Amino acid sequence: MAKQYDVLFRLLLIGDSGVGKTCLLCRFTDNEFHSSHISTIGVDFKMKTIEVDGIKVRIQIWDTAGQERYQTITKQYYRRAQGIFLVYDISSERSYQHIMKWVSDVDEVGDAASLLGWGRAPQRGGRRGARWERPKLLGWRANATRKACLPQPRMKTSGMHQKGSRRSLSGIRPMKSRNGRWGESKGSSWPRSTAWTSMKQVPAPTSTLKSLSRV
Ligand SMILES: Nc1nc2c(ncn2[C@@H]2O[C@H](COP(=O)(O)OP(=O)(O)OP(=O)(O)O)[C@@H](O)[C@H]2O)c(=O)[nH]1
Repeated sequence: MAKQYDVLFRLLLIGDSGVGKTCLLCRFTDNEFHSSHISTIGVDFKMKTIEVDGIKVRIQIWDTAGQERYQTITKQYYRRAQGIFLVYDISSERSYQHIMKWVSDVDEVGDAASLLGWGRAPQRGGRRGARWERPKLLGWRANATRKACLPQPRMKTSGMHQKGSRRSLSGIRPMKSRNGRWGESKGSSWPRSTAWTSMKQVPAPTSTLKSLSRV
């Protein structure tokens, strides 16, 4: 039987309830959007295999519940993830303010995976008139401060329409080209300190936290 994949990545989506984690995942894996909000219970996952330069990369994405009451369960998945997507809604100041809490939760696990900020943009108007709303974050804090405290790189995306979701989750592509190597083969997890770090360019979680607390 043909090998199903060569490399496996475990990624995690975290963020407040209702910021659109499940929708981003459905858009990425099934190209679907669900307008109803059915809160995730505990954790759920979906997989997608993509091919990069002839290498089959299986991406296993764990979607966690944003609700506080599930956090004992969801935190157990942080350590096993090689990358964590921190999702917030750019139209919700509250979800942005909670970034500090999410960063701190990841920091608690010690050998933290890379953090990537992922802002969900609200869609305005109909399908034809859809446009990206200017992030409201700009009104809340000085741009420079905002840049300093959010995990890098950041991407703006939406589960509602396709913009950004594939590009951001397939962002593992640059990791290979910058490192010139892939991780271990099928079934084994990737050491976080190798390729993933070349993509992250993020301040260590602790310093991210410090800069957040200065805001
Ligand atoms: N306008 C707009 N609405 C969205 C977008 N993504 C998700 N939504 C809506 O936001 C609501 C919540 O989306 P979910 O993906 O279920 O949110 P979640 O973060 O997974 O929530 P929990 O499972 O409770 O943690 C749903 O009603 C979605 O239809 C988006 O890009 N634009």
